[in-house]
Amino acid sequence: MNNPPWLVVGQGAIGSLMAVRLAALDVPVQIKLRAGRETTGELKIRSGAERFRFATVENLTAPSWIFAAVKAYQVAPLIHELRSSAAFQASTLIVSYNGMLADEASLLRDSDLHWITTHGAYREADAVIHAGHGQSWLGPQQAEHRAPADMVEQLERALPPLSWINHIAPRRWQKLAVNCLINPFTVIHECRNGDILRHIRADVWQQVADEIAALATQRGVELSPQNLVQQAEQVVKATANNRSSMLQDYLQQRPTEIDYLNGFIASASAEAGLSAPANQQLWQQVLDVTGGRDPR
Ligand SMILES: NC(=O)C1=CN([C@@H]2O[C@H](COP(=O)(O)OP(=O)(O)OC[C@H]3O[C@@H](n4cnc5c(N)ncnc54)[C@H](OP(=O)(O)O)[C@@H]3O)[C@@H](O)[C@H]2O)C=CC1
Ligand SMILES: CC(C)(CO)C(=O)C(=O)O
Repeated sequence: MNNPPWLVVGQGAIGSLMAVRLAALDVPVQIKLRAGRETTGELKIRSGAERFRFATVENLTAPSWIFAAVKAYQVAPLIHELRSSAAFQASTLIVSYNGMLADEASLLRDSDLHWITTHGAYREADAVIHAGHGQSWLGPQQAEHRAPADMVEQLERALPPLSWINHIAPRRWQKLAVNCLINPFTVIHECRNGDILRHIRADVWQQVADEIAALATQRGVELSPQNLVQQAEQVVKATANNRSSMLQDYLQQRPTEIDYLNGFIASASAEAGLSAPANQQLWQQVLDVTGGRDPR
């Protein structure tokens, strides 16, 4: 039986990177654009010296392998949109976003997959730039589910290395922690990743990590706060010259994902009867700097 086509959501940085890498494998890839946007039914994306043409659609009309790398605040509207299509039931969904959503358990199906990456990409005019080579992990929302073997193999060939993990939650918490420990400081001090080390106090960083680990424990995931701080320090050094995604969003006057990073930790901790003042304060400081810009 033939595999379903890939449907990549949007023409964002990570989605475009995955779209061109999959297309280079000669597998069918369509791009889902937002409904109502003027479109010729075709989208061209340049990657280095190569040019790729994609058929575009506005809705899910046939069972597909859906790859959706979107901002955290775009996940819920996207899922509601996809759910309105009968073809969604027979489709496999991969989502990728920074942070966590309070309503993930009701929003995502147990078989939906999380893709976590340390690759970096950005769009420039009609081109996608693969700015940082990293690695990725893929795993289901609920551990007992498996992904189609061909799908995992194609993703791995498209953008290696890729590791399949049944229990993706600890990996997601680690990524969440690294983003909570780095991103808000880059906005508050308006600086590149490497420069935050000149601004932050070790005890504050430790407290942010302690609060994240305490909430993770309450959710059944054991993390060492010391390791989280060490990981964040390694990432800061490895990406010293980068502008974090949150700083870029702020500079481009786009909504940030702060509500789904330190904001998530503060809110979910409060609900669980835990206190998370360090994350609460970072959340508020970023909202103060950005003017609390609402997600579109
Ligand atoms: N870029 C990077 O290097 C990395 C990004 N990440 C994370 O991955 C996620 C995606 O990042 P990135 O690719 O940079 O984000 P982008 O904003 O570049 O891409 C998201 C794309 O999805 C589109 N989109 C969202 N919802 C829909 C919808 N319902 N229908 C059609 N299109 C839709 C957006 O359209 P529109 O512009 O119209 O909103 C946009 O084109 C974020 O959470 C980010 O923090 C993680 C690691 C690295
Ligand atoms: C790891 C880090 C901080 C790299 O810039 C990142 O993921 C981001 O900017 O969102």
